[in-house]
Amino acid sequence: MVLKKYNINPDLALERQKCTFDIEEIINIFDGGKEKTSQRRKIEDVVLKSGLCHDDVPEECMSLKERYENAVRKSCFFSKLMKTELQEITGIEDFETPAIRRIADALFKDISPFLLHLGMFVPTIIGQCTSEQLMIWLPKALDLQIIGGYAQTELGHGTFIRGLETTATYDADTEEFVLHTPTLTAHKWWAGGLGKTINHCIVVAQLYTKGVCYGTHLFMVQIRDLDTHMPLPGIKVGEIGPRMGFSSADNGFLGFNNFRIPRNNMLMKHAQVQKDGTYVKPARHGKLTYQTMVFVRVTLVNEAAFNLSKAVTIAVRYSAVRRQSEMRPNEPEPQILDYPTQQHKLFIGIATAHAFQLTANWLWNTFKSVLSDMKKGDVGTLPELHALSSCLKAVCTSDAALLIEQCRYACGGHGYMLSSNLPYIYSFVAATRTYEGDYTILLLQTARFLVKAWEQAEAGKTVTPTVSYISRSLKGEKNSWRSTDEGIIKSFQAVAAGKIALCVKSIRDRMKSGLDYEDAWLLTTVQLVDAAEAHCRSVILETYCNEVRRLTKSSSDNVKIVMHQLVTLYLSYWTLQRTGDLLRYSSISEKDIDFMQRQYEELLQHIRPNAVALVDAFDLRDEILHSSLGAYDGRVYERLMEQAENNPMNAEPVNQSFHKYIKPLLQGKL
Ligand SMILES: CCCCC/C=C\C/C=C\C/C=C\C/C=C\C/C=C\CC/C=C/C(=O)SCCNC(=O)CCNC(=O)[C@H](O)C(C)(C)COP(=O)(O)OP(=O)(O)OC[C@H]1O[C@@H](n2cnc3c(N)ncnc32)[C@H](O)[C@@H]1OP(=O)(O)O
Ligand SMILES: Cc1cc2nc3c(=O)[nH]c(=O)nc-3n(C[C@H](O)[C@H](O)[C@H](O)COP(=O)(O)OP(=O)(O)OC[C@H]3O[C@@H](n4cnc5c(N)ncnc54)[C@H](O)[C@@H]3O)c2cc1C
Repeated sequence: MVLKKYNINPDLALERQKCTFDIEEIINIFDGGKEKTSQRRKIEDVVLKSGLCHDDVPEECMSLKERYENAVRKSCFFSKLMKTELQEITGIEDFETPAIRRIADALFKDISPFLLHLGMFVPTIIGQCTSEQLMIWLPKALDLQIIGGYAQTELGHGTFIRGLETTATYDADTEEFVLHTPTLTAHKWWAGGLGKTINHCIVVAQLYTKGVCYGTHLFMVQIRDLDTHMPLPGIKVGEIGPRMGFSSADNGFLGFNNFRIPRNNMLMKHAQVQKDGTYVKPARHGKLTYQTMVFVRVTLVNEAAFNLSKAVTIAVRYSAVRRQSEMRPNEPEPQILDYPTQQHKLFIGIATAHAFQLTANWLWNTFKSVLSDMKKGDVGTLPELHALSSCLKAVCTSDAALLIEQCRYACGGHGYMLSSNLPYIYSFVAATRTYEGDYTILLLQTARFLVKAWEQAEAGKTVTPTVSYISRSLKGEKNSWRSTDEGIIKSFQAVAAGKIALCVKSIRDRMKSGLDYEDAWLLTTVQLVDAAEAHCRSVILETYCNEVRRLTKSSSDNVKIVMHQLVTLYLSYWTLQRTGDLLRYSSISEKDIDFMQRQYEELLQHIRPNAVALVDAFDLRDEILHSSLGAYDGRVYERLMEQAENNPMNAEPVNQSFHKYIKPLLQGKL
């Protein structure tokens, strides 16, 4: 749709006049500097001017098939644009993924069927191929001569990778692997793009050679003919059916009937099968084939931040425009943003988007540093990265989904309209809580790391920095509550340490009573998930505070003030959410809690005048927001009416069903 131009709604115009800080300064902080902001905007200009974002009919009014076909059309032209004009026109050679990722949302209200190609297929080639394999597949994949996906999950197993049933059996006579789907539950299920779009696929299968199973490994498999796009003989492939979101992502199923691929199609950077079938196991770490999942978990923290920033922009702008009820008799109806309960729903969304974005950047740098260690042969930092990426993916996607839904509640009935975009944003983020490792499963992975760290610290060994609070706790350091940033972080670390200690005790007590380790662990998993979540909270709180302090060192005072108000709001919010834990594991008193409650309510008032400016500082163009409620001009009612009038249902004054059914019913002739 072409966005109509309106004058700015007067309420929004007034809000912007109240702003106390330079919006551009905050935009630059989150982009990583002025240069990066201007580079991102250049990319956005090129894509928006290309006309690719235009749809004749709103996406939500298309059939599923039309939506898919429209998404394929746009993905192809967008890919061409990325390869050619974007580079030529902007002169930018190094396309930073965040900028491309952001502007991709201007094209797709739902998901591109090419997402997994860029998000998992290419990263797996980079992370899992030998240099020879890389030379074969990477240029083709980057040039989109082949389009791929990542098929790991099966109908019967997603979480438990070791339980996957697809087999890849090596035949030394022909130097081939035979891929086979032995049962119904062994069919690959869910892979994005697999249903109709891709011609290649990374397949995760149990490797058999010389009669021995060596566990899951990765294979490059061509599944469709490059010319006709027909499934190759021995391949059964299709779309899995309508789902809550991801409507245009063509998630698919895949089965193999003794399908043969060359030996060289096993991705052999870490483990190899030699020509005679001899298996050479990975030299350094048993879980290196899981690396793409770690990469995606890291990027999903960024997704949580980005999507939350979209939702909260929509809800705050709408709340500044919407007037409802009265505060005192006969007074004009206030903007709903003036209600403290509305501020309570929304300002935590702004602060959380900041917290997650800065945590995502920090995690990305940690990921890059672990990769660089691994290149030098050192895998020592991988367990901590796995523990961190697991809990941050779990907690950030889960919190973001809750807060996005809260933004929808904050928009009342209009938030329920697809044209608000809130339902789309929610269904996308809700899926991120499940895919790439379910919430509970990932927290249990972190818990495993925490229990080990506890045992190491108990044995007097040094532990990694993110769990150094465990050593302090074991030394008997008692927590004394202070309502400063550092004080609150220390108390949250004391909560995490207290919960880990109880888990360890629980496991040990259960073992003393005769249970084996597995049962003792299993019966403690409710507490273990809770302890991992507490650990994660302390990591987010600490990272957010540290990063704001670091990044605003040379900022203007007004930016420092407003950024720090959000940090304090975030710390107060979580203190009040976790009073039970803090009363149990720290020295916080009822008086301290009263103080925090008052501080929190005062902060809502302080932030109120800057609320619209703060969401403007996410710098999200209307074309990216796709929202009748959240456009920059605040012309909510005009847009809602426009959308209603353009609804294909209104193209004819009387629907044919009247003549077919209603009229005969009215006349008793049905
Ligand atoms: C043209 C248009 C384009 C538009 C787009 C534009 C731009 C796009 C650019 C970017 C895209 C941006 C963002 C999004 C990107 C992509 C995402 C999009 C869609 C994704 C769709 C979803 C995909 C999927 O879901 S793929 C499938 C994922 N599946 C899972 O995650 C399964 C979860 N299960 C597991 O991970 C594991 O099984 C387990 C639960 C962790 C357990 O594994 P297991 O083998 O049983 O191990 P254990 O015995 O428990 O543990 C043994 C030992 O290993 C350690 N361990 C486990 N995992 C790891 C690991 N990953 N790394 C390191 N170590 C690991 C474990 O801790 C234990 O260690 P210990 O023995 O020392 O304790
Ligand atoms: C939109 C979407 C896109 C996807 N895209 C892809 C893709 O491109 N490629 C791909 O390979 N996969 C993909 N997936 C699959 C996804 O990775 C899995 O669905 C996910 O990992 C969860 O696994 P599962 O479905 O087997 O859930 P299950 O493991 O069956 O989980 C069901 C419930 O059981 C619980 N549970 C399971 N095991 C345990 C345990 N050990 N302890 C305690 N509780 C447990 C879980 O916490 C959960 O509550 C996608 C999924 C979705 C929704």
